[in-house]
Amino acid sequence: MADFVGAVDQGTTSTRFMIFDRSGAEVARGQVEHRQILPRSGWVEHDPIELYENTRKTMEAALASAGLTASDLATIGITNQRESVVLWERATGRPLHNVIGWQDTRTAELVTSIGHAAEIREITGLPPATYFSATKIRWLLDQDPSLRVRAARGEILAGTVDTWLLWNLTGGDVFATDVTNASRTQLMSLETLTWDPRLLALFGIPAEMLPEIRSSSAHFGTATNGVPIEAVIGDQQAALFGQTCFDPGDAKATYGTGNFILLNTGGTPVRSTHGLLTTVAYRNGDEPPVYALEGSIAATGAAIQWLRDQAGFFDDAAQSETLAGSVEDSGGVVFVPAFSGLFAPYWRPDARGAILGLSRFHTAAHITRAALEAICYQTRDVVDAMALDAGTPLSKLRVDGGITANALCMQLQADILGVPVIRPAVAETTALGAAYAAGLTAGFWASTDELRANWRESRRWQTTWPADRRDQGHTRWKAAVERTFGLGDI
Ligand SMILES: Nc1ncnc2c1ncn2[C@@H]1O[C@H](COP(=O)(O)OP(=O)(O)O)[C@@H](O)[C@H]1O
Ligand SMILES: O=P(O)(O)OC[C@H](O)CO
Repeated sequence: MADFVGAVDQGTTSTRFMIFDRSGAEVARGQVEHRQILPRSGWVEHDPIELYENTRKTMEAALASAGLTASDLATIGITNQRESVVLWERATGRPLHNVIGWQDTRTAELVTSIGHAAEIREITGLPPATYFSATKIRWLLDQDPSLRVRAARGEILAGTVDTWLLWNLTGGDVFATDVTNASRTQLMSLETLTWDPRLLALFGIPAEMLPEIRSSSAHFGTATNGVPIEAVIGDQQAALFGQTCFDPGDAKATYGTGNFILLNTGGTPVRSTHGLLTTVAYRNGDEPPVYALEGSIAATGAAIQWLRDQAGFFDDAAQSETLAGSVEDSGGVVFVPAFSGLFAPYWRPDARGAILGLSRFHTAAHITRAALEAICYQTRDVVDAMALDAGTPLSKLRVDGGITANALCMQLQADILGVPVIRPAVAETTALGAAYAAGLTAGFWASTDELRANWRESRRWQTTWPADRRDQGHTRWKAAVERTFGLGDI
């Protein structure tokens, strides 16, 4: 068997291809950012062709940088930004529209008019929100009445980004998704793990346009370069897998464009009463599915990106650390980056971003520090909700993702949470999780126990703030959050 496993990680801001060895260590990577297409306030799109081309390019770049060829890969897994939707023609493979991204809020009115909140939540574990795929597909179908007719004939296909990449990587051979991605469409029943006819009728989406749902670790087909594709798993679930959170009670937080905190709840879907989502964590082959509670935060790194691209405070996200570190604190400034409304635990589509508490004294450094604090306070909101749902507080938090390179932010996180924050040796746990899931199918790794043995701690941040400072900061944060409600135009 070949010595390496590859993973496509198609994220919100960039696409990576990563190659790992048997110990789970990174051997090579290719990475490229793609365009954020922002045609109107609240709309977020990506070019599907660009995403596929970047997938191929980064795969070739990673293989070349390691002096390897496709035949050195035993298998590959695909992991992806979830919920975002593509429609394309079966006959030509031509996309009909840009990808509508998970952060896109254009369907706010549709969400309200469709209603049936309790039923949707009961079947899917998700509250009605613009975040999920169902209303995005509905919106696309509503643009042209002939599309629904063609979709019902199976001529127009709808998929999340995994399905789009799988279709293209296999030369149009495989039209499938996995349970984790399907669980974020708001069209799949959490219990039966199939498309739910009541929801399809409610959202007006023909079943004929949707892919087959498979386990996350499963045979998905063969890429045109000859490598088997043996896992498809949504990026946040992949990070849980890569962090080897295989036992109920294990949790991780991934820091990227948004933050996503997942808690493994074992074989039973646990219903949240504190604003969290119930979702499928993963399913290995024919084993029963494993479920998770999830706190999804729409904008964390997005605030750093906004300071970089829109406000022009710095040229590179990493410089946020030096700038924020040049002041002792935020000087009372609070930045609530509610660009797409607020997700967990608030679910307020009517919220919009605000920077509060400014005087002439404040500088770019204070605002940047407030942006880092916002990442940490939003995470605390979710961790608090999780403790209430699970009945026990977390004793530590395993972290990963782009922002964990920012040591100041991770120190603030330990201070604001009051528990240690621990980063593993491989911070790219999303790609690693997809590689692990594929490697299990291929028999490259024998069991989840073998994967667990690969996990290594690289750095730990301990709390330095006294509890009253932490709580006062959090109270001020929550007061600022309330001020952002109703600022959106819906
Ligand atoms: N050193 C850093 N400090 C603060 N934010 C960062 C840093 N590096 C990256 N980011 C932010 O993290 C996000 C990218 O992280 P990544 O894990 O690649 O995200 P995604 O998977 O969402 O594309 C961007 O929003 C960027 O602004
Ligand atoms: O691509 P990321 O890392 O920003 O993750 C996006 C999430 O999957 C959205 O639910």
